Amino acid sequence: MSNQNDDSLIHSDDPRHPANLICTLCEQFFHNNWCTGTGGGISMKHPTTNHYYLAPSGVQKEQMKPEDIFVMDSQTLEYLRVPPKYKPSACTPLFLACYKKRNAGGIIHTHSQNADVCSLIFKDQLKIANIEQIKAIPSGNIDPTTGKDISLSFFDTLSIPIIENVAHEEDLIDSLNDVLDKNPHTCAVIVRRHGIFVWGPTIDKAKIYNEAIDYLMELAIKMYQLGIPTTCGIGEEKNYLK
Ligand SMILES: CSC[C@@H](O)[C@@H](O)C(=O)COP(=O)(O)O
Ligand SMILES: [Zn+2]
Repeated sequence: MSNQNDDSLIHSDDPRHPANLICTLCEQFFHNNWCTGTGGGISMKHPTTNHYYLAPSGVQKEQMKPEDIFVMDSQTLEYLRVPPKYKPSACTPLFLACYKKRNAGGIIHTHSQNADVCSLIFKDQLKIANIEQIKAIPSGNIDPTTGKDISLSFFDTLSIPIIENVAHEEDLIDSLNDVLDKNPHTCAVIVRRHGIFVWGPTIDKAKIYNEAIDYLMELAIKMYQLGIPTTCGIGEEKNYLK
């Protein structure tokens, strides 16, 4: 067993060090109403050591300090650092599933109200098409020459699967694993009446995807309220406007 209070894992002057960046992002997300009342969370992989950095459970996420962060070995899944007074986030098994099945570099879980309302409007999938902001989302396909992710185009439809909520967040693991297997291209999963999980190859990409998806979820709600189908073709909106 390693020294679980090894503070060298979380002390850095670099604002982009995972222990610092997780705190900064959680504070930003609090101000977006995404991580209030202790809800939501973040994990990211250290870009050089590959250790997983995880926020603790049940804390006001915007007040977190680097000393509050858990650190896990990505190979053995052994905790390398356990902050004395905290327990691991209920999101931990779900974040680990995204690392394992998607090779994620960062995962964001928010309690966005836009996700909650979309989960009440849409049944199994949120779908929205022909909106410029869709271009910020990866298609899940890789360009064979550059090896880079190909983004969705303006003419594509974004689909995000929706799973049912359960009483305890960690018990979402079976349905999350299932939906990841059945939707190999998705970078996000909505949990009905709960929120959303978004991941990317880096925490920066996960942040971009999360912001773009939240914008699109808000837009989908507005289109629904106007009676415009979120997948309506370009120019077809005139058939729905009163
Ligand atoms: C408002 S309680 C929310 C939790 O049950 C859970 O859904 C959540 O997002 C955060 O879990 P946590 O264990 O605090 O990291
Ligand atoms: Zn949650």
